[in-house]
Amino acid sequence: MTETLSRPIVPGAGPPHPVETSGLTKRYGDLVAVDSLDLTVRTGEVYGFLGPNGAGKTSTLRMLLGLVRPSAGAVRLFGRPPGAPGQLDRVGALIEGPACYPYLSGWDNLRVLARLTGTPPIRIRTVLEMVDLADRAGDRYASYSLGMKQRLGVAAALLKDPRLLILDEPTNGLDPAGMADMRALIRRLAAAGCTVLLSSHLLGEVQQICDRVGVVSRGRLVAESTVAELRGTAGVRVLAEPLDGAEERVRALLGPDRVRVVDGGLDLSVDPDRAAWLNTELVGAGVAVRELRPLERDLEQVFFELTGGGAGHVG
Ligand SMILES: Nc1ncnc2c1ncn2[C@@H]1O[C@H](COP(=O)(O)OP(=O)(O)OP(=O)(O)O)[C@@H](O)[C@H]1O
Repeated sequence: MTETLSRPIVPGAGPPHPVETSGLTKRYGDLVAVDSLDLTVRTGEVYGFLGPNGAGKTSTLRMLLGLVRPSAGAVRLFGRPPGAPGQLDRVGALIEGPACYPYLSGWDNLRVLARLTGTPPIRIRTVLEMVDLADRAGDRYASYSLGMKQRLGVAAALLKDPRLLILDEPTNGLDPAGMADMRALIRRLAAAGCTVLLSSHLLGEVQQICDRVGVVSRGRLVAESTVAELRGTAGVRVLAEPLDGAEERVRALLGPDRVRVVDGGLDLSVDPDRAAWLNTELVGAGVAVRELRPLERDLEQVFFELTGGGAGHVG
């Protein structure tokens, strides 16, 4: 979970992280869009930056890339500020959709970009294959589906063979098939060793592909952990026979408020560490225990609690 105080970015303390921010803040007039953000993205992970619309995600990513100046705080990418020499080669990004020429083919769009960035043209085929667009590379950009346009945007971001890829809402507006393609692409890139930071307001999205998530609400980081940690454990699920005998025993042990009958089993509000004790007690009461396992919290509920029920789709 987050620390309450901003910690300084200490140079030389181990290999630098792909992304590290300290006290990162952005104000637009009176509005604090990003509020003292301490964020760390580690090498090789897919990090999901999750929050409702307007939470400050795009503003944060733009500061990471040096596209807007922070009002306060610091950003380090691989230990160096965003504009430092060589940074453009290490970091690829897709922010707010790709900017392409509609009348040119996907291939030619990348050729223009490769020329501008001094990338050897041979790299174009590689990145088109990576995003699964090689077959349609000769077609006009205007004829592409939204998913294909997004994937071409990722291809453009990959031209320089970056070690860090920053994607702003990469699945926004895509249909389920387009989303699945994008998820598969991100997984492939991560497997190939690229660190990925992506923003999303879709909870279902990040939990499927991200190693860790940072949850942002009204500009503040309200949680940073793995999806499993975020979900945590909320109790114990028991399947036993006879169920009424089990229910009677656990009500006597825990109190009636901590026992609920759900779908032919019992959901108990009790620390999962007490499972062995519960098992012994139930068996001692002549109950056959078929299953006893930790009960996970509903992730949507966690997200709503963390973001104060903030607006935004959680898919
Ligand atoms: N250039 C700007 N001038 C004034 N206010 C801005 C500017 N850019 C963003 N904001 C405001 O800052 C807040 C955070 O916006 P931001 O776009 O960073 O959030 P977000 O989490 O990316 O949301 P979304 O998913 O809707 O883009 C919002 O209230 C937005 O209206």
